[in-house]
Amino acid sequence: MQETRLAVLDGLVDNQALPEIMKKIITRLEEIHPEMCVKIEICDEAFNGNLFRLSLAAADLNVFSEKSASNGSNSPVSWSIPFCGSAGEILGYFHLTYLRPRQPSASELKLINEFACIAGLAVTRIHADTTLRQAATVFESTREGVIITDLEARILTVNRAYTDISGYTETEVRGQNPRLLQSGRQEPLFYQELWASLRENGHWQGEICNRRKNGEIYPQLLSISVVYDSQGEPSHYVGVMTDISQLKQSEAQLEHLVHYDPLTHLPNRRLVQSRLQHAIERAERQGQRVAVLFLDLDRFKNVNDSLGHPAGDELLTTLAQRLSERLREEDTVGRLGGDEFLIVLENITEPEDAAGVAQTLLKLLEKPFSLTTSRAHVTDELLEAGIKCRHEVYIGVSIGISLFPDDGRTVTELVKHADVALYQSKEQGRNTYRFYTPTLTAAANERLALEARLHRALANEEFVLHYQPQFDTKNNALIGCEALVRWQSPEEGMISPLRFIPIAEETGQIVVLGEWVLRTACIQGKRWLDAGLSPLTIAVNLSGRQLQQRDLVQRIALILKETQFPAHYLKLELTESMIMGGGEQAVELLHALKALGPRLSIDDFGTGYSSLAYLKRFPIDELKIDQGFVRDIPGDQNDMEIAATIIAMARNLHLKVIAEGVETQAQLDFLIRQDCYACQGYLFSRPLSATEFARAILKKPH
Ligand SMILES: Nc1nc2c(ncn2[C@@H]2O[C@H](COP(=O)(O)O[C@H]3[C@@H](O)[C@H](n4cnc5c(=O)[nH]c(N)nc54)O[C@@H]3COP(=O)(O)O)[C@@H](O)[C@H]2O)c(=O)[nH]1
Repeated sequence: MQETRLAVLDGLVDNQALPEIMKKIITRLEEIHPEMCVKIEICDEAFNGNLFRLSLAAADLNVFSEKSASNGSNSPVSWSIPFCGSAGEILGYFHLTYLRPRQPSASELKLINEFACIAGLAVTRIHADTTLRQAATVFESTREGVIITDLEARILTVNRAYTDISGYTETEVRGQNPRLLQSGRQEPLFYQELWASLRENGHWQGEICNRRKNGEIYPQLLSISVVYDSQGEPSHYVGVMTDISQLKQSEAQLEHLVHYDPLTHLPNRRLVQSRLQHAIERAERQGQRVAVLFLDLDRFKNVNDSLGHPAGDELLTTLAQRLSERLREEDTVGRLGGDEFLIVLENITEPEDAAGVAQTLLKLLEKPFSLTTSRAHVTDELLEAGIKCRHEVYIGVSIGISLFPDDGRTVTELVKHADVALYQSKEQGRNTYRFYTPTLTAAANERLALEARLHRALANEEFVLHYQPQFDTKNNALIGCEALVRWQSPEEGMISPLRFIPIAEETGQIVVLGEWVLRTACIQGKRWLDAGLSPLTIAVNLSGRQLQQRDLVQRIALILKETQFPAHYLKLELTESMIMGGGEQAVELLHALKALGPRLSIDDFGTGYSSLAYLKRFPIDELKIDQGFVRDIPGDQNDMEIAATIIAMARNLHLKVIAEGVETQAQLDFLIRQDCYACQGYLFSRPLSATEFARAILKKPH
């Protein structure tokens, strides 16, 4: 017996596996009783606390005698004797089978019980070892930092994760108080409550800001528990800490994504609307006003198209910065998307306060924006070398203003009405501001109605073309005309293209309308030729949307073929912003168009951001100086210089220049002095119907 006990103890000390130790017990027992066959079954619950249930895992531990358990008879010869742990729980069974049927004697039972005690001891020890080893593995491998202190809060041990999180090794912290991680961000009251909770509930959990060894402050989730000994007395504290700085960062990133515009980092539509809601509630309580300013950049698309999207983005971020710096702390500026911004002004007493801010904002934009561009304005060589240039851009802004409670009481109403006012401000010349009035709403509704009628107008053929002559400046000879579309609405009479072209552009109807204009102009030109009238070039406007058509060249070729109008009498007018941002594709498209035979002219020249050097890449014949630069000649020195420069530079590039919007003799005199090739404007003639044009212009000797 003593021998078996020692063998088992040796096995335990040597960390032998349980089956090996059990085998020693079986072998010994069978040596003492050769007619006995022994099997030891160990309950799975000895390892998981689930008593009286055997599991498959436990079966691996079952050890059988090598002797045969069959006695060749049908008599029952087997006994099962349980063995228990210190608390009386069953740990397993000794199954005994005699080779001949008989009952175990009292001495055998005593012996078996003694062996059972040894088996119980082995199972209990190995179970305890396993549990300890598992706990140690968990302690060391968990990603949570674990800290164990005594009741005086002196650190006894910490795990590896604690070191990873705090930067302190176990040697550095052993014997110290955990407050060595304190960041100083928590009030004394915080710690008082923590200790009170530990005393009362034996547990505390919460978020705390600590300081790592390298000084970095980080948020962590900390859970402290009191550990009780077998007598139920507190013996230790165990703290488990999780570094939640990543989580907090992700939370902050998510918050930013949900509420802020990623480009400008201004509040987005959602946040600005929520701030407006709060502003309304505050203003309601305090009897104040709130102003909503809806901002939209004038011709921002030109910047994008001409200088490229990165330059457009740079413009938006710089503008966002300027706006934020200029506004008061209590005001909010947000980006709604594209080039639209919304500003909420609080503590407004009079509408003039909002007008004052609007004026300041307009002034802010008087300073040019310096943008980086790698596209327009650089030569081929620079482009190839990937060299970027700075480019100064002036941009205007239109502002619509609505007031709480005057123009609306809800966020939706106020934003909508500011938008309506913005539209009005755009209509009235841009770079200005307008307050909302109910009549503006009527205008917005009217615009919607116009959009619907435009659809019908195309089907009902309510459009006609008018023709405005163009003259050679030197000898006053008629050189051509521009075809300008007119809408003869049965309800409204003649509607100006200034009203319907922008809507047609926005809705895409311009594609069908533009094709109709081209076909009609060609048909008319052919008719005049067939009538024997002197040949002249007819200029037709192409919109940006038309240029995006993949089969534009084929369509124009078909129209020329069908109408039999000679292509060299056709002039296509494109705006500079349409082509400047198009890169190689635009160059190819223009060459393909040019190959069909028409002349190509750049309309509204000077309003975009193109460079004449860059224009060399396009097969262009003519530049048309925008009427905005002609209007104030000779009063505006600046405009005169711009017009003169365009003419001089175009001459160097062998491009013809035509000036549009010539209304006075003084303007014409100036243009003649500058050697401008041709002119178009009310001074010569307004746009005329085809019949009038033939009668008054074509048949008149020049
Ligand atoms: N894509 C297309 N756009 C078109 C077409 N037809 C016209 N338009 C564009 O609509 C805008 C307004 O056009 P409209 O009212 O016809 O104005 C043109 C001229 O009437 C006007 N003009 C001409 N001379 C003078 C002048 O001496 N003073 C003055 N104040 N205005 C004058 O200028 C407009 C000419 O525009 P432009 O094309 O830039 O040469 C206008 O933007 C048209 O382009 C169309 O078929 N397709």
